[in-house]
Amino acid sequence: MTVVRIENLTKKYANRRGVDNLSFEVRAGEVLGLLGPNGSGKTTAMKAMTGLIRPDSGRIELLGMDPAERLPAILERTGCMIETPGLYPYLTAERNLRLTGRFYPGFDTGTVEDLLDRVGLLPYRREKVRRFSVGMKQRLALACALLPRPDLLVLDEPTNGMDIEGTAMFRELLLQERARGCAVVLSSHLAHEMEQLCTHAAVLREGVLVDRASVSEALDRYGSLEQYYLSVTQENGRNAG
Ligand SMILES: Nc1ncnc2c1ncn2[C@@H]1O[C@H](COP(=O)(O)OP(=O)(O)OP(=O)(O)O)[C@@H](O)[C@H]1O
Repeated sequence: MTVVRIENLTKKYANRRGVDNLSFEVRAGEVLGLLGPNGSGKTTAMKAMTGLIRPDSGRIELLGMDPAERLPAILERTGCMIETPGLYPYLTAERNLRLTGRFYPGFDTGTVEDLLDRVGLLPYRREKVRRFSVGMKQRLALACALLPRPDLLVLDEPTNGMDIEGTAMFRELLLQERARGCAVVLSSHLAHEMEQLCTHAAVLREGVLVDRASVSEALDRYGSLEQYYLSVTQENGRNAG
């Protein structure tokens, strides 16, 4: 089942940067890794997908629905981590999760403790989030994203600021979500991490999708995702220059 269908998506800011004519699909159980240098349009693509910014043109279909018409129904089944986590600093970790849960119909408060445990925050559940480190906030934001038992996850550099245990925990959780059939769009600058997590990769450069491949194809041909990415971007840079 196709969960994400993006066709000719264009979003240009006033400075003419953004994304240009982007098309990709993600099916249930697939993890698409968006790779690209700083400013290549990964966050813009994710924001446009999830209704945080309005695209200029193109077609977006998520979970078989059009976000322009049915965004709330889509967000009920979607977990997002995009830029700064939207947490309440003066509330505890537990309270943050319970409040987030209210957005989801059928939310079971019994899952809060389990999620805090899965992201390694159970010992800190009664602490206020303003006292959390960057990595602890990322862990809590991940728990919020997993709360609806999502069919779609959109994760922009989710392991930023996470320690080694946190990164390993994230990998385990993401692989479990993938095995459960969740579709994932993920960005990270860590090629090794992407290699372990993604089924597919798409390379962006200056807002344009310059190449995409299944990770197994990329590994067969280039030996590593890092080498695939470097080869594709260098070749594209030569062609553009
Ligand atoms: N609100 C905005 N107003 C104007 N330009 C913007 C805005 N947000 C992003 N841009 C520009 O759009 C381009 C794409 O930015 P985007 O944040 O999508 O890149 P990215 O690939 O996510 O980068 P990074 O790897 O650094 O997170 C950049 O050139 C950026 O300067």
